[in-house]
Amino acid sequence: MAEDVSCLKARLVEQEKEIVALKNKLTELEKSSAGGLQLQEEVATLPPLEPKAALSNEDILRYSRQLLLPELGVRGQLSLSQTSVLIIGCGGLGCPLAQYLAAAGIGRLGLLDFDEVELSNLHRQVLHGEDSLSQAKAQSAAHAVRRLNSTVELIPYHLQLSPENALQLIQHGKPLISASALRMEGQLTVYNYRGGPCYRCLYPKPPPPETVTNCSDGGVLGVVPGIMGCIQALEVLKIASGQGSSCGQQLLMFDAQDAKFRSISLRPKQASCAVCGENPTVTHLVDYEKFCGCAATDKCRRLNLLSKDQRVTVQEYKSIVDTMAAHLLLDVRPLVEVDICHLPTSLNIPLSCLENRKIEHIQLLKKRIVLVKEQISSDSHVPVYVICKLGNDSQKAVQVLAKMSGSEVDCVTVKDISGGLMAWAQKIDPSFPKY
Ligand SMILES: Nc1ncnc2c1ncn2[C@@H]1O[C@H](COP(=O)(O)OP(=O)(O)OP(=O)(O)O)[C@@H](O)[C@H]1O
Ligand SMILES: [Zn+2]
Repeated sequence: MAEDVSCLKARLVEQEKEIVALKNKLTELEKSSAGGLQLQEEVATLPPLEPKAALSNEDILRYSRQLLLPELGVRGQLSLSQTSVLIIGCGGLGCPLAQYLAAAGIGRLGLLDFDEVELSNLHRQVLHGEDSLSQAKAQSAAHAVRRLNSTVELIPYHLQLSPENALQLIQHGKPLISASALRMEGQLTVYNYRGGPCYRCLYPKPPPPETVTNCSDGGVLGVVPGIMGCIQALEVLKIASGQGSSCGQQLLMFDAQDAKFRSISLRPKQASCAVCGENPTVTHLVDYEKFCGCAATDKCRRLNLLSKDQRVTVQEYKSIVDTMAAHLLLDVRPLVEVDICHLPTSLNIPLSCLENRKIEHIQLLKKRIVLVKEQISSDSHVPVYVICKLGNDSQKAVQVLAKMSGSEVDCVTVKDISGGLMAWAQKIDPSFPKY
């Protein structure tokens, strides 16, 4: 009897060891290939989705709460399983969108993103977690979505959507359920849908590149893209299940501050549209970056507005600080950003105040220049170095100050610090916060 007990105990210990080893192996496998989800580095040719004649018992149970909706029903559910959706960007919008489409039983989901998960993404890109930092976003998203619904076919693409691959990925004539979110506002429209306008009908010309803001410049409350991504999912599901969308010629606007939605009618499809009009002139994809004058992604958007002699590197500025050469450091970021971090000696005047020639700010600038001049007790000009987060706004500020020079403000030498505070944090002071 005693022997039996000790024998069983020994066997149990052995088997427990084996279980631990198997678990470790599984985790490793899941980590290396997201457990069989092959990350695509180029466009894959995919077979059409297999038609599904009926729902399985498991399908019926899984989707029962939505099957009960007369607007969806079995027919709608089968249509969802026949639909393939490409999600461009697994970010703040793409994460909730992918999550709800997979949960609802879309047949195939392409998840496309060229980027990797960063810590500053997690507050809004809710499919990714701390354990997926530095992983390809497409893979991390696919991994999370598969845990939710393993019956959805997932194709993660570690790619940037570009004129070279767009037509391979998306054939002509597909509806585009487009949304955006910035700060406390969101917008949504469905383009190219049931005779409605295409993107080019509404925006024949791109805006000037320097007027375009993104989340890393403007900030965003994570829940705002969350809400817009969910509405995108709603419109996709309505279109895919045959109910149809009413956003085809509508712009839905969400004001998170006032908790209000508004919808305005957009102009219809234009006969003169260069893409879908009567005499289209755009018959193949153009060089989008050239057309817009800026990159197709919002990563590392760098303006180049100044000549070389109007700019210094962070290393050059560091040696100015080290030699204690008299100068004025002007930080042109908005106050919220200065509150996050700033260099100790800087004077803060936001770019918008310089552009609008705000009198109290111009006075302040003048006063500080005089103060530095008094300290060096010389009549020579005080050089002004302008800094911002990434070195884009600071260039605009240099241009504004150059126009004021002499007449309004005594600043003859005004230079931009290339790459701004983020270059300072990266190359000069690693203890300076990045944001
Ligand atoms: N042309 C593109 N091809 C593929 N993915 C893209 C393209 N443009 C943008 N994306 C991806 O779309 C997502 C947009 O999401 P979101 O704006 O929330 O994040 P972000 O650009 O990483 O934000 P931040 O600007 O704060 O770093 C990002 O993951 C980005 O990598
Ligand atoms: Zn058009």
